Amino acid sequence: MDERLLTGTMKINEKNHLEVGGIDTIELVNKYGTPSYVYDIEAVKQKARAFKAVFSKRKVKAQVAYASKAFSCLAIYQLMAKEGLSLDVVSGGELYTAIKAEYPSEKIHFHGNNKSDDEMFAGLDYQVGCFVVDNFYELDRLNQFTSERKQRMKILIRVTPGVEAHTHDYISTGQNDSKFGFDLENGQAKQAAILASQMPYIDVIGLHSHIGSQIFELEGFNLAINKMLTYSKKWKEEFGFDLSVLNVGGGFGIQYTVEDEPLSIAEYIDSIITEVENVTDALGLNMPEIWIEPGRSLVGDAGMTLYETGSQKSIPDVRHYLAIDGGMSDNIRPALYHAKYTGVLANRANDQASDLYSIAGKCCESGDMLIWDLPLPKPQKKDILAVFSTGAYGYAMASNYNRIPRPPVIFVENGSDFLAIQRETYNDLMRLEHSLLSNN
Ligand SMILES: Cc1ncc(COP(=O)(O)O)c(C=O)c1O
Ligand SMILES: N[C@H](CCC[C@H](N)C(=O)O)C(=O)O
Repeated sequence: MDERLLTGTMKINEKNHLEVGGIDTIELVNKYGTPSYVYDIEAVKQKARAFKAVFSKRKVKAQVAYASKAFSCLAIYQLMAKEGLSLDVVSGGELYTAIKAEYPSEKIHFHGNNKSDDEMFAGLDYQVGCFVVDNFYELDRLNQFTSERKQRMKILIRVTPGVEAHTHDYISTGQNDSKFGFDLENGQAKQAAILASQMPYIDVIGLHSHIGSQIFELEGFNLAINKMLTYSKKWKEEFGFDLSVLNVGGGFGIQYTVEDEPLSIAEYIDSIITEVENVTDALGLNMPEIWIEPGRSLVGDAGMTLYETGSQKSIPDVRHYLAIDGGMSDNIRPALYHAKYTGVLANRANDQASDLYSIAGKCCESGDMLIWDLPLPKPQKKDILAVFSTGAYGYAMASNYNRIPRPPVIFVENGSDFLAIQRETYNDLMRLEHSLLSNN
């Protein structure tokens, strides 16, 4: 197999099996079954530390917040808390999970473009570190609720900086025509900043932008930084706006296939720091704290999915289909974004490929194809296919389409495995249902 796909602690062992976290993936399959998500915890920790290390080396005050929409559960929150990261939550559910995980409340940043009253109350009750305010409706209610409670709350104003990241349309958020945030160019962001500065219990600490996801270029971040700092300078002169925090969001790209060539964590962050330093210098502004929100780049390539292979269909002169025991229910990304993945037979990792196989999911949907034209050795009965880089937006976006229970999530590290989330059962699927038959 292509060695470039062996990231983190992955290796091929003497049995020709794929190993991760010091454990043979075939042993994991024997213990937990398939499909299963497996996370290389050492790799996650190294990434968390790599982000923090750049800021400390450059002596820049910072917060690295895990964008937990990428993969949210108690254990990953507890791991991130232990690594000293902050946490970005976007819903009552993510906040509730964070509370149950005993995440330090002041490190939680509460996002969301349509927070309900109850969600806002939960954020206020738990005294989260800040609200990232997205729109006037939220700002107005936050003013009302904080005033009624006489409770102070810090906010960042989320702006759309008018920057289009070179990524899939559905994962591009910083352009002007976006459902997120206040527009900088048409004056709405300024209006929000003025209004918020007059609210008695609201402390505006800075600006936030997130330009998109799976970004490989630095240009978009630089443009967003420039815009936000330039407007901050104008607002400072016009109405005394004080920018202590500049949050540039997440979006740092990762390797899904060998065609992806992301920058290193250090390259992304070094460039962001340099741009903020240069522009603040040029504008005569104080250096703000820099906050970032990586999701995918913390957990994406640290995760893989193990499937068992099943039926095959060969159409002469067209293609071979090889089906696995999961699909779009555990990984919607190929169907939703045409996302590309790659994989290897974990039980015969270094066997020579003999042909191309297109990996079909088991859902009742023609679009349920995980990988097109994957070079593989001739599949045998019940081979194990490992699909790489499924750690972000895999479990998080999983569904029960076709009543397929969600797979378990297993953390592996230093030869030990830990069941972070157990496999759903058919009964779990019916837990919230009521039967029409009285004796049922
Ligand atoms: C506001 C915000 N911050 C951070 C992220 C994380 O993005 P990524 O996982 O690409 O780092 C997202 C997108 O998911 C987002 O919308
Ligand atoms: N919230 C992110 C996109 C998440 C994309 C994610 N769902 C994926 O699977 O790539 C954004 O607005 O940039």
